[in-house]
Amino acid sequence: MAGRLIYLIGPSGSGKDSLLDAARPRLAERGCRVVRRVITRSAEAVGEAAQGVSPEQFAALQAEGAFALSWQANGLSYGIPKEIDEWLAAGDDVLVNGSRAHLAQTRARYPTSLVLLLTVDQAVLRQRLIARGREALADIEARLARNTRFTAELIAGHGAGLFILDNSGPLEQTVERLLCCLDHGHSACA
Ligand SMILES: Nc1ncnc2c1ncn2[C@@H]1O[C@H](COP(=O)(O)OP(=O)(O)O)[C@@H](O)[C@H]1O
Ligand SMILES: O=P(O)(O)OC[C@H]1O[C@H](OP(=O)(O)OP(=O)(O)O)[C@H](O)[C@@H]1O
Repeated sequence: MAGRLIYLIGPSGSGKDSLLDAARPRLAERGCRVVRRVITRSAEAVGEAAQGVSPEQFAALQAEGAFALSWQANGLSYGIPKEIDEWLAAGDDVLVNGSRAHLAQTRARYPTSLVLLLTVDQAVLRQRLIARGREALADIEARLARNTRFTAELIAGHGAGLFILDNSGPLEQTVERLLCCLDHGHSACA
């Protein structure tokens, strides 16, 4: 049986990378693979979660069909390696750190995907982005503005089949809810 594509989305700073890092061993125990993304971000700013490439390298990979999904956001290009199709065909679940703006295209290609929206209270989000210290303040403001536009639209437009995971509290609690959702379905894990 084919595996499930699990598409984790949420605002910049909502905790997608932290959640995936914290849940990684327990996801592996369940046979769920976490995709390593290809990103045009400098190698120092990516780690286990991503491979950094130059814009030219990204364009070459895209031209040779290396990506199952790809998008641009926040001045960066992101690619999801096409190996995920082999993993899914082999029956493995595959978890992707995705883009809200690319949700419709992802659903078109993977109609049975499970979509998880990570949310955080906006004031908490601002504090976390500032504390993370990865972007300049102007970039943080741009990300917060992008978030305000998106979240309401998303919930209105994709309510059914969009599972909300709130990460305003402790990360461990969100990890437990994520695993509960995968094991038992969202309604069992409020
Ligand atoms: N539940 C949480 N409680 C406190 N801080 C958190 C929590 N989740 C994430 N963070 C912190 O918030 C910042 C943004 O998280 P990150 O995982 O980089 O988000 P994203 O990948 O969605 O942009 C990081 O500094 C991270 O340590
Ligand atoms: O359409 P959006 O939902 O806004 O998403 C745009 C991109 O931003 C996030 O990536 P990235 O890891 O670069 O940013 P983050 O670490 O700040 O979340 C997310 O994973 C997408 O790749």
